[in-house]
Amino acid sequence: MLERIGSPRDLKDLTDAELDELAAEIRDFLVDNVSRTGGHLGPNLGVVELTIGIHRVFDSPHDSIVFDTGHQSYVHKLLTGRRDFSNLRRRGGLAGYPARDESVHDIVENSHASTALSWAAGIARGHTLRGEDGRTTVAVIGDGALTGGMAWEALNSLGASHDRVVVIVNDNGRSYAPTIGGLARKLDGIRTDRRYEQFLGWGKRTFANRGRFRNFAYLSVMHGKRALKGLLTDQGMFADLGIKYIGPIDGHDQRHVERALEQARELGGPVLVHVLTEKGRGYSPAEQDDADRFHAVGRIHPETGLPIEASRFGWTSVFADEMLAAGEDRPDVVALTAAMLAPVGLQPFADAHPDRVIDVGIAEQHAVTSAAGLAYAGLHPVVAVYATFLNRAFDQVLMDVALHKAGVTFMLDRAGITGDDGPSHNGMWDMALLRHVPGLRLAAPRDEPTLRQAFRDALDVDDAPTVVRYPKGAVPEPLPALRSVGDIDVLAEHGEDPRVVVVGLGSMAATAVETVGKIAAEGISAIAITATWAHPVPGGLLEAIGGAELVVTVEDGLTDAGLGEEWAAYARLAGTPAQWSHHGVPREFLQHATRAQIVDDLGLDASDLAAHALGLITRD
Ligand SMILES: Cc1ncc(C[n+]2csc(CCOP(=O)(O)OP(=O)(O)O)c2C)c(N)n1
Ligand SMILES: CC(=O)[C@@H](O)[C@H](O)COP(=O)(O)O
Ligand SMILES: [Mg+2]
Repeated sequence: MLERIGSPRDLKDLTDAELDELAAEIRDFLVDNVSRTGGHLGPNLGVVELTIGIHRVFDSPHDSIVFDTGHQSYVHKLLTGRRDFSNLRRRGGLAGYPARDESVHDIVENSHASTALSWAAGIARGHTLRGEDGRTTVAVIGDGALTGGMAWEALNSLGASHDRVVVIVNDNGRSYAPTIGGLARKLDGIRTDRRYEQFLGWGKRTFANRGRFRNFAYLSVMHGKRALKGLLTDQGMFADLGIKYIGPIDGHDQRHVERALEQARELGGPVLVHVLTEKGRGYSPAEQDDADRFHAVGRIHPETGLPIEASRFGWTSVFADEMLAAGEDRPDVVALTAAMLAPVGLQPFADAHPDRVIDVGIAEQHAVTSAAGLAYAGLHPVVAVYATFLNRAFDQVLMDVALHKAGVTFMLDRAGITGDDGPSHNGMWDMALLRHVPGLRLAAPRDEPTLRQAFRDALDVDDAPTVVRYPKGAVPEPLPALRSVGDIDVLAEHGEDPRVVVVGLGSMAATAVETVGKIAAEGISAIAITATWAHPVPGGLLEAIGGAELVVTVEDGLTDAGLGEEWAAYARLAGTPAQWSHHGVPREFLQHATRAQIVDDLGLDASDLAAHALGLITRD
């Protein structure tokens, strides 16, 4: 059946039986393919009927369809003609999120949650202002993403508009773990209050074989059901905002879904359709997974769902262990997460100290400012987020934490090039952004011992924000310092009075050591240095550089606005004569590929860096 679907139009004439067959085939396809490549298996298994329904009721790309976060768009890709998932999230293959260069049906490439309703509000207003009144804008947003503040900014605005927007809340009750907070409770109440559905069922059964009288009675009950729904299921929340509400709908009942979407389309807008789905639906290993229903998996055995590759998250585990220890020693330490308790490594701490972990939902801005409040109240908050997601909370770091000299520790996981998770997931902006925050100290540890120590040091800073950033994946072998000059660690040295100094920050420290080895092999004296606390400029830098001719910096962050630039400016002001050559990530959006491929493309490996340095040094 799937092979018959070359475009969404091919869906329109399928029979009920063919639709059920198609849904089953799509689920088999997802398990078979994503188990081989890794990806967001659980979220996509939960939106099969919903996505089919969207593409049967609406007419993409005439109608604009937007996916919030976009991790649940694999089915959309399948139904819009893309079948080759063999290289999903890998170079040359499909992106893990919508991608405009893949399809005219793809609109939002940003994988940062809670933006879809704002996109939809803008697109719909655009259609209205251009007189394109027949075009509907559809936004699919998960219950987790709906906990993000931007979503409510958009709902507030939509409530005052008359634009043709259909908001579909894909409510599976989970982000990774069950969604938290008052909104989740409200949705849960609607989701689980079966009185309305039972009454509806009674109505249908009672008037099923309708005679004339019964027909009249049935229609009066059904037309009155909106009032009943308001009475029985307390769904006024959205209607009070000026947004019509349809639901709750069984998101796995194809006909029910399509009837609701047709009703929404006819209503014009804005209207919200509340769809109840199950993350991981139809794949028992995911359905039985209490952790996160296979939200984001590596390669797995399709039969069992068991991972094929070892755990991918070494740095995270080191932080998890250190945080657990801190929880014992420091009763003032509390943790905040933005709906990613396990992925950032806070689960062990949460198990030991459940009252000292605050999950704010997908609400990083709220997390940061409430951390400033916690610090004011005498605690030491640890905000654990992926580096890229802190971008949206820059103002809160600046004006709530730093302005008030609040002792808040930020643990930035997935810092630097992450690679396969797409352009908006690379954590490449934090050092360039955060170095402008007055009073902020930033550490880029190079290995397990320096990560542990940096975290402990950070907990002792109670009058300023501290940031500890570390990459995705396995932790490298420990890189002990041969000696230290102030706060600078010398990791390798070849020859006296080095002509070349290579600075490797954080995850690039090992690269610096390898680079100076290659330079020395060409008869040029060289040393490799780093500093765990890399911002502000560490003491001892000028002494470490000495009279070198060339300083090469390499960092897992922006090249032209990163810490290498900051160190160079400091040295130049001090009058050191060295030439500086900076290497990092260019100020552009990196398309999905493996981290290794991107590092190689950017010339951030030791061979390229050594060749670059040797090209700048005059040979005797
Ligand atoms: C700003 C931001 N914070 C965190 C994340 C990480 N993240 C990706 S998906 C997800 C859970 C989304 O839950 P929901 O919106 O309910 O979608 P579902 O996976 O349940 O379909 C999270 C927290 C993100 N993408 N963006
Ligand atoms: C969509 C999203 O933002 C997360 O699911 C993210 O893709 C997880 O990344 P990791 O796999 O690195 O934990
Ligand atoms: Mg969800």
